[in-house]
Amino acid sequence: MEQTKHLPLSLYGLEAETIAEILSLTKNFQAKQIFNWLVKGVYTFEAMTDLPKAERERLSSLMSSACSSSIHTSETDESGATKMGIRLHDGKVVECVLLVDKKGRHTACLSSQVGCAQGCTFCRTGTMGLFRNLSAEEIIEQYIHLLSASKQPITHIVYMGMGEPLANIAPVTRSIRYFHNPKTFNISLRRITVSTCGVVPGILKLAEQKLPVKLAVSLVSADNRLRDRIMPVNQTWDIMTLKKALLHYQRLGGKRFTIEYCMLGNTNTDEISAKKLASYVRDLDVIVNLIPWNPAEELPYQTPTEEEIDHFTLLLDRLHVNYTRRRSRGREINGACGQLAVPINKGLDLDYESMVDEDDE
Ligand SMILES: C[S@@+](CC[C@H](N)C(=O)[O-])C[C@H]1O[C@@H](n2cnc3c(N)ncnc32)[C@H](O)[C@@H]1O
Ligand code: SF4
Repeated sequence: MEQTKHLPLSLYGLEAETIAEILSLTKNFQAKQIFNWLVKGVYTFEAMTDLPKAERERLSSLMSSACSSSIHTSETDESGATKMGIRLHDGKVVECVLLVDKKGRHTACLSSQVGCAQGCTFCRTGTMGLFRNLSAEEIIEQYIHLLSASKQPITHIVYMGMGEPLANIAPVTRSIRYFHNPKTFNISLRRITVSTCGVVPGILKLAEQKLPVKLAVSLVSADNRLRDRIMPVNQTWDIMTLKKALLHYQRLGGKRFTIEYCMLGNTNTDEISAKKLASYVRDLDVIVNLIPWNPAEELPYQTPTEEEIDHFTLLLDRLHVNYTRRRSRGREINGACGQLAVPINKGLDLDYESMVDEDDE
């Protein structure tokens, strides 16, 4: 085998010039050819048929694949939602989901960490604890694997998989810049959503980066005492500290964002909760996204009944709250929101859902 420079685990996330240098390519246009294959989802050198055979063989002997991960499991349900378990180079598995809706939007829901340190008590991923952060390459590769299964181009990206994206902000923003790059996927920043449980320094950092992606903030309760109990992040950055950061974010970027409100049966759907929510969002330019809790049998919550949801939305109507009600997709393949936890990592079950708002373009 040829003696080489230090090779990375993945070529994803790299510019053609860097690829040329890493692979000691003598012809610069070959780096461009490799780059073009990579963004088409082709990552074995043998399949890069416009490279000379001898070069393909040389490259295969250097790196078995340009991709550090592989598809471990893949399931598709009747709605066309595909959930994949992606095996990382160290054997850990993360999940990502491709969701297809009636408007033809193909949304990739990506993970940013293996597990999550935030410990929200209603979220299955939160029960896993944090195993590790994902690199930008590992985030991009989830998209590539989903693209390989998709018959259509992917139009939207949401960072709503496993983990807290703003607790792993550098790789997350690197991956966003890659997806947005006109030479790769040219995905508009308005079609990329970063969801956070309320990591305030991350929100402020994102605001500074002038990367006008959509922000989704998982509030779940506008009551400090309840939020302290169900979302430990609130003990560090309470709802008023969070609100100040959101106002700052809004002042700098001027973008409307969403407040995610996971509806927990008999917990945050009463009149007082509605009033607190209404008062919290009054001076924010925001849409509240209502998500009925997706069940995870080991967690001590229940999905609200249809009557409970209707009653809560009626209260919000009366209080003039701007909201949408999200429909869960992907439940049949355990692909709904907050139900992700990978058995291979810790003996748990998986799950997911659609994350694109009904009113999104
Ligand atoms: C899994 S989190 C990942 C992104 C980020 N960590 C966050 O909390 O926003 C994505 C969304 O799922 C919601 N969620 C978590 N567990 C849920 C469940 N069991 N049912 C419905 N939504 C859930 C969260 O409130 C959040 O809005
Ligand atoms: S809701 Fe988000 S922040 Fe909370 S535990 Fe789940 S993944 Fe982590």
